[in-house]
Amino acid sequence: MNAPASIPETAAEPAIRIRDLVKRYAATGKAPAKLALEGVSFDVPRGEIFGLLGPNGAGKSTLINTLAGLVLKTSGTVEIWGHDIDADRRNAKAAIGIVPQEIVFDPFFTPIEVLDIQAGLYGVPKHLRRSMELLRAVHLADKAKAYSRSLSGGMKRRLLIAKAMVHTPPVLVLDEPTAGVDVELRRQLWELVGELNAGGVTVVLTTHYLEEAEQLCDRIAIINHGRLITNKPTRELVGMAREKVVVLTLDKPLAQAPQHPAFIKATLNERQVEITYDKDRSNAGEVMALVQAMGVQILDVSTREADLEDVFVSLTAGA
Ligand SMILES: Nc1ncnc2c1ncn2[C@@H]1O[C@H](COP(=O)(O)OP(=O)(O)OP(=O)(O)O)[C@@H](O)[C@H]1O
Repeated sequence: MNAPASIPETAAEPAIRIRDLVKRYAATGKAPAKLALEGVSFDVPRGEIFGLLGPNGAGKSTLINTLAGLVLKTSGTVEIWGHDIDADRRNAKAAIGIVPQEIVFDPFFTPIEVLDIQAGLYGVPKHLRRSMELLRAVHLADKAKAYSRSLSGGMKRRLLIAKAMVHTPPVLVLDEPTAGVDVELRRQLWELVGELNAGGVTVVLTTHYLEEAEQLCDRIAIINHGRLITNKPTRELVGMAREKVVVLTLDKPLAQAPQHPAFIKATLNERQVEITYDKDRSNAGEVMALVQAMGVQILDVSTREADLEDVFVSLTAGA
């Protein structure tokens, strides 16, 4: 499946640009008002697979639904493929395909009909429709004329992806594509996402699973309580997740920095020593014992980057 020919191969402009995005849901009945997005800014680079991670209620769906035009933002700006969603809604909408979390089809239509109808809704002229090509791309060509209700859960999810692509958008957004999906099917969906991306489509997906984001995504942003906590290339983020920093205050300065194969960095500053270590290979107890063995007393201990780790813990706990 190829992106439209008009898309330049290397464009500095991001696929999606979000600035100071705020969403406040108004109070309804007994539910109080809720600030779901508190000023989020980031770019999704063109051509990448971008993962948006966050625990339940973090604001992921609010963000995706804002892109989809289903949620009206309170303030901030959003551009999709260079088109502002307020000033240039038509082009912004044409540039994005959204795969929703829930599976919704009329069970009496066949996959080919589902795609033809969707193409009609998007005003794709008949001679430009690619329904069969799309079914082949999602490995459903042999089910073109089966009733949608007879498809397995995995097939239905693949059909949803094809449905989101009928107007050949350069950006595809998947809202938790693998929630509640078994391991084998998850793998199939990952492969399909990889194939679409290799064909030139920029992919944004939300997930609770750190592992999924690690496997698939070039870049990961983490959102929690409506705020962006981090946004980094996957390799960098995974590296950071392995690092832990411990700061020890001692009764007297050390003559030399402590050494251990698991230490990434150790810096001395008068009576303080700051040690960055690989938490898969060491732990705070071992670090402290090693320092004490150098003939000093530890008066105080603190650790850094616990916030990021907390987020990781809460994410991986859900997985
Ligand atoms: N229509 C609404 N009215 C009021 N509050 C809402 C509405 N939709 C979402 N919220 C609240 O906004 C916050 C963010 O919700 P959102 O659905 O965006 O989170 P999420 O990260 O997508 O979570 P999940 O992974 O469970 O889908 C939550 O506290 C939620 O209760």
